[in-house]
Amino acid sequence: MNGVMHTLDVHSAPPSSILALDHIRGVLQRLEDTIVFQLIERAQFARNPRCYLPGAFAELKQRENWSGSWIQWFLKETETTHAKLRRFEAPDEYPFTSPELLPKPVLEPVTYPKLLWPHKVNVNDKILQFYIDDIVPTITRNLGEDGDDGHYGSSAIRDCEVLSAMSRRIHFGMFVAESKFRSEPASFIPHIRSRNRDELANLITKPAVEAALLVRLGKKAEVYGQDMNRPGATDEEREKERKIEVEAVVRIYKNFVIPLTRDVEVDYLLTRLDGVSDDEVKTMLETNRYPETD
Ligand SMILES: C=C(O[C@@H]1C=C(C(=O)O)C=C[C@H]1O)C(=O)O
Repeated sequence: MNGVMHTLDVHSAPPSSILALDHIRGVLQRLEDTIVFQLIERAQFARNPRCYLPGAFAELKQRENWSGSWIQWFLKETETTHAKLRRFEAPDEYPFTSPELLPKPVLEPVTYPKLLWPHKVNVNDKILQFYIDDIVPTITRNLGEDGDDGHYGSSAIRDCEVLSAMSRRIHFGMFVAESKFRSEPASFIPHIRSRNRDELANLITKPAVEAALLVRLGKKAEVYGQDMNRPGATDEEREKERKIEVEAVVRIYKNFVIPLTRDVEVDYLLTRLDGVSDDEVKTMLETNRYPETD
């Protein structure tokens, strides 16, 4: 069964098919499933506010010389291992940890096709802050300011899963932007040159796609979030055992995931002509075609 991959099939498909907008949107749709399921997994634990406060665990300072928060330490530890496996060489993977704290891969570099233009876009700081300030309080039960369930490892593992999936989804906006740029470069070039964020945002925004996404996402949250393990339960009983609120999931996408994805698209487009020769730009302007290389 060849369901839509939720990773980039960069090793066996040419850039032109990888960057086909339908293919990219298919990956985004599959990431909806991952994100909803990972949010449900995190929601089974208490808020555990200490995990997000820098310095809240004295042991981290004493034994790890780490003065940041538990979650940032756990992200560093996790991403350290993943960096050794070349995870962050992939064009669709961006670390939360500062690159200077991450080791080099232990394996030889992977040769990826030239899909994205060189860029420095990374919005994980915004993702982490919103996750701590808004998402965790929304999806977890509050056991009071100091109340927690003590499951610091289990909840941190789920935090990492949600954050990684959300980061992949939002940074995938760069593949969307590259695809849109290649399909009509002449539309984008004047606004990239004039640094016009609003006009670039107007070009990349597709309200119908967003509206359909939110309806689809609500249905997924409705089904995935209900308690299916109560045969014979009434709808009312199932609702009492709901694992995650549908409107919470929809709101997270509507108010954060989609807007930040759009911002990432614009951030990426603003650097898209860096290093492109005047002749190449002139040709793209005249032909409105991107010089496909594969
Ligand atoms: C991702 C795209 O670009 C924009 C962002 C979207 C999103 O974050 O879901 C959806 C449509 C567009 O407004 C796209 O066109 O598919």
